[in-house]
Amino acid sequence: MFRVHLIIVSDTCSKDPSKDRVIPAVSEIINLRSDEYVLKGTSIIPDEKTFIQSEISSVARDSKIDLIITSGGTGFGVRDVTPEAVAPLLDRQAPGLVQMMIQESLKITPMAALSRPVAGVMGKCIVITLPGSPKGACENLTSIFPILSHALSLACGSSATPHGVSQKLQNVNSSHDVGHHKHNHPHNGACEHSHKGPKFYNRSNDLSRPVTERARQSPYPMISVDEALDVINATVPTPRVEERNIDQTLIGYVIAENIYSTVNVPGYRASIVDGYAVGNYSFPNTYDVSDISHANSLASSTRLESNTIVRVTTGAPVPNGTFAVIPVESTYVESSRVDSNGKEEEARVFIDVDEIVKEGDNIREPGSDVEINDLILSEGTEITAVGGEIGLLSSVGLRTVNVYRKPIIGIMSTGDEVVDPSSCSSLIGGQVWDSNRPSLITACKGNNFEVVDLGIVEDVANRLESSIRQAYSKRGVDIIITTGGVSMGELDLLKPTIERALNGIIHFGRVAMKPGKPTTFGSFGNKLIFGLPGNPASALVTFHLFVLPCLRLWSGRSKNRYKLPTVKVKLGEAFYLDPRPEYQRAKILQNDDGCLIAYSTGRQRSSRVGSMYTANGLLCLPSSTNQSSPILPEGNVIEAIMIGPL
Ligand SMILES: Nc1nc2c(c(=O)[nH]1)N[C@H]1C(S)=C(S)[C@@H](COP(=O)(O)OP(=O)(O)OC[C@H]3O[C@@H](n4cnc5c(N)ncnc54)[C@H](O)[C@@H]3O)O[C@H]1N2
Ligand code: MOO
Ligand SMILES: [Mg+2]
Repeated sequence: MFRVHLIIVSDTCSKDPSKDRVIPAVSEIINLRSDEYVLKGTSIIPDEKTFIQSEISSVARDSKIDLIITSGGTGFGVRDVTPEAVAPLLDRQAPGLVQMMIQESLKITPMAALSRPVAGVMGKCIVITLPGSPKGACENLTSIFPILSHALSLACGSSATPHGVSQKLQNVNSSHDVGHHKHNHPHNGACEHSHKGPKFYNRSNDLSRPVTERARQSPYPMISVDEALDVINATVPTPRVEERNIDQTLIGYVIAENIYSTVNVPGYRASIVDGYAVGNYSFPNTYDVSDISHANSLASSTRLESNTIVRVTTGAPVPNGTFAVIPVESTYVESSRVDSNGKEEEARVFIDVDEIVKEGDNIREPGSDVEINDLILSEGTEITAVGGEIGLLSSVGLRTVNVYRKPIIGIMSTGDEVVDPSSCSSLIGGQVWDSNRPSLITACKGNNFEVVDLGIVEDVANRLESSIRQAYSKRGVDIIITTGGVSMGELDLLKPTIERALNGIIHFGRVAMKPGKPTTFGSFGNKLIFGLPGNPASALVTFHLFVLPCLRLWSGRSKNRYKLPTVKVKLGEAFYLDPRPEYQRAKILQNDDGCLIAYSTGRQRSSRVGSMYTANGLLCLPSSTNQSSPILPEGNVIEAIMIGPL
């Protein structure tokens, strides 16, 4: 539960509190969200910088408040000093929150442009400044509710989970610490402030300390797969828009604008069949063939002379005055002639039709496929390899289109034991061939993403740090996917490197799933990082479960279309359940009745990348906890995530 304190900044109300109308209004909208927020206290103070600063400081110090809201003093009046009082107190500004508030208010009134809110993080609290009018205060606050709880959970240092929601986590957590930093764990490195850069709350091991002092329990709360996806969803930056050529390189991009046609398709009355353009004549009957119109005809359409017909090909413009087109199959040549080029041509043709010919039969009217000003593709449309979107865009003569930019992915294997076959011909000791980098590069490219190969990085802290830095700064990477080094070993360096050396945020560091438990997700402002487990099957499963949805979201797919599709499948064999929810690699086939049926790919150990070989789905097996039997029998129907084609 997030604890809120509301401070009314108003000379008038501080003299006569009965004049205040903001406290009841804001209380009401907070009470509507009583599952997440509780209003712990209110105060009313005059528009004085020192009063504002001391009130905020004392609230933050004394009452374990998560969110301090001020109302009033954000305008252009000479006594309006709230922003000037609050800004110096903030450790980190949150211009995004300010922008959200102003943006929403501007939709309601242009007066919003005269509000000067500030927002940011102070210690473990978030402070926001609302306008003094009850209506404005409520509108501003409402506008940021969609992301406020996530912002609070990050600010209070509990990663993805707020104080209250951490109760939710406790359900899936093992016995150790959740959400909050525990001050009674002197050796686990949790709760320390970083001494450089902003005040993030590091929880990973301090690598300068001896191995005897490292944490013996993971300090990261174990969150569920759905919670992890929610955190990713809330963290992915808004994609940028760029203009790109319309061609096959557009596959996988998402259209960033509504696209309207500037032309009619067809642009002229066109024949749908190879045949004869006829007037409103009587049939069956014989007519003179007066002209020919081909589909590539450059000539503007001629007029149909009375009682004559014109031979037309499919797609050709029909002459003005055409009533309908009769297919060639319903006609006979009655007589021929030799034309000016010496070629034998039709002179008279018998139209052998008994049934009524209707006006417009076999004619496409101008704009009947696409009409000028038609919305042809709406924002959010994905360009697929089916070809339909590219075809439609090309059919209206467009050359370029605005799309959401796709993130550029850097892929790095970590580990002293990991060897690239191009640099070595045989293995010694505990060495292993690098399989994660090739498999992940393949999976990224196969999903139409651009990849930078960041090679193999040894388990040396400053090497890992500098490789990550360089990938973002010199190699233009937006998101790094590493494998290895995220679990409990003394050479598992990724988490401390993100948090301590690079001052990044780890949004989650453990997920209740098999395989993939130590999956780690972090960010450095607008740059993201996934630390996938080193075990090769774990790396590929978590790639499909978390990284791919993240990449799809960052490429502009909507919040309800970024996850991989799921299907219901019938189990072709019995499956043993694990205490962790398991993502079994499976081969999903369509049987003779069209039903989907799933078989395991065999031994599921997370080191065995062969468990991903032939897999096109991940079976979502529930945890064995709370099940009547640890076996899910053949024939049961469960959900599967499709990771490849049927
Ligand atoms: N005490 C605990 N130990 C482990 C836990 C735990 O909770 N407590 N979790 C286990 C789980 S689950 C997994 S998954 C692994 C994750 O390990 P790391 O991500 O730290 O990876 P490494 O230790 O670096 O390597 C694990 C394994 O994978 C091989 N590997 C690494 N990179 C590659 C590569 N590029 N290609 C092929 N194989 C690779 C590596 O040689 C190791 O065999 O931790 C468990 N331990
Ligand atoms: O959770 Mo780890 O990925 O099995 O083996
Ligand atoms: Mg390890």
